[in-house]
Amino acid sequence: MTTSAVMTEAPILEMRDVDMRFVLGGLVGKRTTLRALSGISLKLTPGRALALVGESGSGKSTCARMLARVYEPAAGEISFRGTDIGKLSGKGLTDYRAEVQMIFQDPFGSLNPTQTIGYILERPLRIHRPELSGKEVRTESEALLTQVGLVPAAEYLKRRPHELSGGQRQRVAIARALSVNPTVLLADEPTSMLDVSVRLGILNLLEDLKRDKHLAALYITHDIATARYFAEETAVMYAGHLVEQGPSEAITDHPRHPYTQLLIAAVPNPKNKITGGAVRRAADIPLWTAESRGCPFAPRCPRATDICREIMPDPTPVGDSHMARCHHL
Ligand SMILES: Nc1ncnc2c1ncn2[C@@H]1O[C@H](COP(=O)(O)OP(=O)(O)OP(=O)(O)O)[C@@H](O)[C@H]1O
Repeated sequence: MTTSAVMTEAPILEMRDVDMRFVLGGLVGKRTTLRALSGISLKLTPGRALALVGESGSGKSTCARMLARVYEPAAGEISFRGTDIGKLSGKGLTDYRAEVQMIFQDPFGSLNPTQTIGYILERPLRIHRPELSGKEVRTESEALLTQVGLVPAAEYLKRRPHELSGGQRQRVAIARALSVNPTVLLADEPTSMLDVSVRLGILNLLEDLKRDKHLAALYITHDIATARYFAEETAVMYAGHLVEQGPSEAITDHPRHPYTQLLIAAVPNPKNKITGGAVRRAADIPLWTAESRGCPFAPRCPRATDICREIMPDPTPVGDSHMARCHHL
């Protein structure tokens, strides 16, 4: 596919200017409204992946949950094939929940330990594809396991999650997500709880599925290096704000926002003796409340001046389909 063809393909799932708030405290403590997301706009396009990168607490999982319609936006709109998902109900909502599938970081927590892999895969098939006979359900379950690299599939159908390795369990979770023929995958740190040695295998599998099934994928990660490997586009989040977004190569080769530069500097590099020291604990991320103003990164930013503490800059184009929000680009 040519670049221009990729650029013109319509997004299937889109967030426009979405805000999300959580009320914290109450009873004895003071109530505070946390602005978990501020004006987030994201587009997911068939056959392409968008990586959402940032430290713990930056709002990545909240974005995924909003796309899965777990939470309603406080402002803005989320649309699927042009329809506001907030307006879906009945069959429309059931279909949406099948089309947009989530994969979680803990493959053990997301699989019922008392059920066999066969049962885990058969259940969604029976619910969402009632036309299949018992034999067809079994054939389909085996095909799903083969697709995710668990062969011989018939062997795996009999096993339970605790009899599998972490990587194999994540493959089962991916097979279950595929069983209902989704068009969108929301993968929330799908490799972070796995051994380093099997992470690449899972990313390769997701890459194959994205390409072969023309899936639109959201890939949530702390690790900006793997973002480039799997996702065509990267969006960087800090305290509920998007601070930089663009082609993954441009973001990693020429990061423009000081926060993105910090994340890149923290990527372990075998050539350097000191690695991964630049990013401090997530506790450094400010709680963004109704009273907060300016750029949330200002307290940590080496370039910050007075204006940064007062005004959050609008997105500024810094390259082809590449934007950053900083007063000092
Ligand atoms: N249900 C909730 N109630 C109150 N606050 C919440 C809730 N869910 C998330 N938050 C807060 O919203 C902010 C964003 O959280 P979120 O889990 O989206 O971040 P994240 O970037 O996904 O972090 P992690 O990588 O640790 O999962 C955090 O300050 C978190 O404490």
